[in-house]
Amino acid sequence: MKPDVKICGLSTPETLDAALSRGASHVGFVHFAKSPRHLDVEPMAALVRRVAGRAETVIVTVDPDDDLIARFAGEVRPDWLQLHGRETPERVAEVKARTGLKVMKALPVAEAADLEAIAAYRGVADRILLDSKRPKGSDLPGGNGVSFDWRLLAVLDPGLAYMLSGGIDADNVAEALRVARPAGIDVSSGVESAPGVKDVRRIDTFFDALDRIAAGTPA
Ligand SMILES: O=C(O)c1ccccc1N[C@@H]1O[C@H](COP(=O)(O)O)[C@@H](O)[C@H]1O
Repeated sequence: MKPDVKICGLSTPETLDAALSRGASHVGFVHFAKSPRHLDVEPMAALVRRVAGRAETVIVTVDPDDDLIARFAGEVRPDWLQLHGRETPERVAEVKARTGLKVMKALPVAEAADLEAIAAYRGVADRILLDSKRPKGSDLPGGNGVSFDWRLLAVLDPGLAYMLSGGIDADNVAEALRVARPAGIDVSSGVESAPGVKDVRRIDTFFDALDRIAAGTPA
């Protein structure tokens, strides 16, 4: 089955349009001050309006407080909130109840024991996103362009429709899909020319790789 494809950390109309025209199922916008992809609420709302139903829209946020989630829900009105911090299952449920939005909960993975956290969020979050752990010295809990050992995921229940992220790009996406068999993939650094700078050519190259996989002719 064709995986969902989320292009994350978009910040310009041109790169957003490129992702949409190539068939991204989800487009993501980051609100995290330390990120080179950070967008304030108003420019984010303008990009979400531009999507106009062509894909699901996702705000990526880290341990947001109640005022911030109210602003997201009221002023941006995305389809999803992606919680990429230390939010507990109870907080995920509360964010869903307060906003009425779907919630994707990111969980960091470096070793097999990290997968034990999934059980507490399954049935609470609308989607689980498995991402790499923050590398030492990084200010970012995600968007670091590093992958983890996808073979760890072989033990997962095949019924868990999770998203996979962390260092995915045009060169390794075929292997990511083959090894991890996720329901969706989430890509940010892999379609950038520099941290925070999305690149239309790299977005095209990434979707070309997906097209070759779908046609059964990965390079
Ligand atoms: O992209 C960011 O700057 C970011 C900041 C804070 C939390 C999450 C962030 N990005 C998420 O990281 C993953 C993977 O990114 P990459 O492909 O390895 O660069 C993705 O889920 C983004 O939503």
